[in-house]
Amino acid sequence: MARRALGPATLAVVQAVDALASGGWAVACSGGVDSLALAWAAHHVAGKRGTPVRAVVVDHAMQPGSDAVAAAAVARLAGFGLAAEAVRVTVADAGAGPEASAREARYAALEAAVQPRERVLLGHTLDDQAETVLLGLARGAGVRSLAGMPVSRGVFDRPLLGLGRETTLAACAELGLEPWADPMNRDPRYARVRVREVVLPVLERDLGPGIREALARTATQCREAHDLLSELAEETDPALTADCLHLLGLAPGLRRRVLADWLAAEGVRDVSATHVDAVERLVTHWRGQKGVDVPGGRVSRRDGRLLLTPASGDGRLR
Ligand SMILES: Nc1ncnc2c1ncn2[C@@H]1O[C@H](COP(=O)(O)OP(=O)(O)OP(=O)(O)O)[C@@H](O)[C@H]1O
Repeated sequence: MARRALGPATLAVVQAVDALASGGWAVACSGGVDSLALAWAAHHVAGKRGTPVRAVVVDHAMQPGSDAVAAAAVARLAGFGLAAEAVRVTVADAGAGPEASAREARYAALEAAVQPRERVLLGHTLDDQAETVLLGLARGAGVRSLAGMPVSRGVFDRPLLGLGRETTLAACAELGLEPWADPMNRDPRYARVRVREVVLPVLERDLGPGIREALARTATQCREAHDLLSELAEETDPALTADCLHLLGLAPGLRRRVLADWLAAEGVRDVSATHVDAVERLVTHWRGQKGVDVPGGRVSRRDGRLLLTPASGDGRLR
């Protein structure tokens, strides 16, 4: 019996997945439109290739009934033959807010669930990338955040970064799949939701279509610039990364990257661009100032070198 031809949107998702190298895949699936379309396509492509594929649904256990949502996603995946398991995580709010904490717990659970030679596929789309770039732009956090999400990092791949959300939506419709609508995706308390529902439509209307693609291209270009800076920073002699005279001789962009890397290497977590700018002034505008507070400690300048003093008193950063 002849197989029914794939619809155009389904075909686009399948082609995006088919561009991935062969190997085992664990599709990270929320049951939402993007990862559901991705899961179907991964199941389809892996079936043709004869390679293993499964899905993992993370239950963040943050709302009552989250286990039922995860179970429904597992059932939806099983509905087209994809084996899936639900993994329940405990989200500890470390002060970065519930959204960031949930993301951190999710990535940790997915990394823990991955098997040798398996890749984890994530359903981020061009729209997610455009939103990430705009949010990074608004934060003023430099090329690192403008670089958006990488196509590939560690065990994770994002094969749908080149496709718009309308394609995953249309693919689900073509396939008769009913995605779960995450209420958080419509909650205007989240900046990402306001960017998606207010800012991007205004930009598209006033600057013309193609803004999402342009933002995604910006991400690619900034990633290249970010990678180049990283390479240059790594070439800096470790003995000189806190040497003010040496730092003064570097181009400003490279100097800030070397300083950010130095702070991270000293154990300072969550280094923001504002912290780096403040520390940089100890190098470029030295007037004997007292020092600069950073998370967990204080950076001061002594005998032409930067020095990090932990705030805890036990010699370690908290
Ligand atoms: N609860 C979850 N379990 C497993 N994977 C998840 C979960 N939540 C998100 N992911 C993965 O992270 C990707 C991005 O999720 P996010 O919620 O940021 O975006 P989204 O556009 O709403 O995605 P989706 O439509 O797939 O839910 C998803 O496509 C999926 O691969």
